[in-house]
Amino acid sequence: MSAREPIITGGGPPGDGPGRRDVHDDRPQRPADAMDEKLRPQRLAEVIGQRAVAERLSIALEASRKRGEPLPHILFDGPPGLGKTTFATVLHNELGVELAMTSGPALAKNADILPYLTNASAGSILFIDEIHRLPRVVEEFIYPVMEDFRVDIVLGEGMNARTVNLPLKKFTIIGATTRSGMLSGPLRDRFQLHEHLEFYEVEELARIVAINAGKLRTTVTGDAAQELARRSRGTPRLANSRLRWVRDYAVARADGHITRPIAVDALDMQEVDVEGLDRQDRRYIETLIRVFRGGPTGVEAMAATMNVAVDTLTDEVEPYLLRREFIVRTPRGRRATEAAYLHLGLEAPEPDPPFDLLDQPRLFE
Ligand SMILES: Nc1ncnc2c1ncn2[C@@H]1O[C@H](COP(=O)(O)OP(=O)(O)OP(=O)(O)O)[C@@H](O)[C@H]1O
Ligand SMILES: [Mg+2]
Repeated sequence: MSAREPIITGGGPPGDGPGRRDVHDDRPQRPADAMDEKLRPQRLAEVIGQRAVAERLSIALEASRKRGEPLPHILFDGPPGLGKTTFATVLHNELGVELAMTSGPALAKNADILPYLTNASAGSILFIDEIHRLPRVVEEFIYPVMEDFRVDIVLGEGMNARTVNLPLKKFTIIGATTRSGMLSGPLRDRFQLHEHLEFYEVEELARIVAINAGKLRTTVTGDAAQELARRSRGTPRLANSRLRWVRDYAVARADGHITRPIAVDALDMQEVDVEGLDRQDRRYIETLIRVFRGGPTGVEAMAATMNVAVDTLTDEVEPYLLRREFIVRTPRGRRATEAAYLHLGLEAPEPDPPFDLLDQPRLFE
């Protein structure tokens, strides 16, 4: 296998080796997106935005090269589509080391992860996606790996059981999670670098759109790239998928060149609004305002009413709505802000009177 070729595992049928999926895991899995691969930056210099993260990683890379040691263990967290897998791939390309990929749900027991550990070559990278879904036993099994590059294997059973220490090559574990809050303290502490990825600025997304238009062999005007960027919820993966849709629209309805009016028509047709919100985002805000009178309400009640998984709301829908301040989180639940009412063309209600006013005895009763 070439050093540059990631081993992508985790999608095979049950029982087909180390990367098999947990058969008890019936949550829908994200489809492997070939387009993600095609549009992924390969080197650190090609990564747009996330400057502070990229700078810290370049220091880690340089130190690792100079000392001839593996990278420190790195944890990436942040909402979907912001570049966690991209950064792992970039680090592997920069160092020219092997990369193995698996994910938390695919590692149901110690035996599932063991081959990854024993096969890891010196300096290589093991990428564990959705690491917050790693079962506790497997998590504890990798503590000594992350600290001392050894595994403790129990051989035999009962009275005859004995523990054997198996030394491993020195390699790097890169974890990715959309839910860093769900990670246990001991696991989090074993990552030397913690990198949080934030939503991208419009200018950054516009640059990504312009570059990826080239890779998709289409042309886009500057203001069309801006419009696409504004409507991509701060997320490169969405910018990519919206760009693909607009490209197809431009081919079908015009000469293939993406201008701003074409981008606007295509995104309107897809029901992506001027703020980049899609149907599901607007349904969330509408439910919060119409059913729960603007909140506060718990996410479980929202999920049940909308008939979607709680995780979908917390991981995919809410982070951007929070970031744009369409909703706020309070100790009593989610609440719609004035901006949310205005976005739906509704009049915002008068703010609640402060509690102490409510508690005053009424004078004229
Ligand atoms: N900093 C960046 N610069 C340029 N393009 C980027 C950047 N980050 C992400 N992208 C683009 O967005 C796509 C999705 O990114 P990526 O797969 O790394 O997201 P992720 O954080 O791993 O998401 P998930 O949580 O869903 O696994 C990439 O294929 C790439 O085209
Ligand atoms: Mg990913």
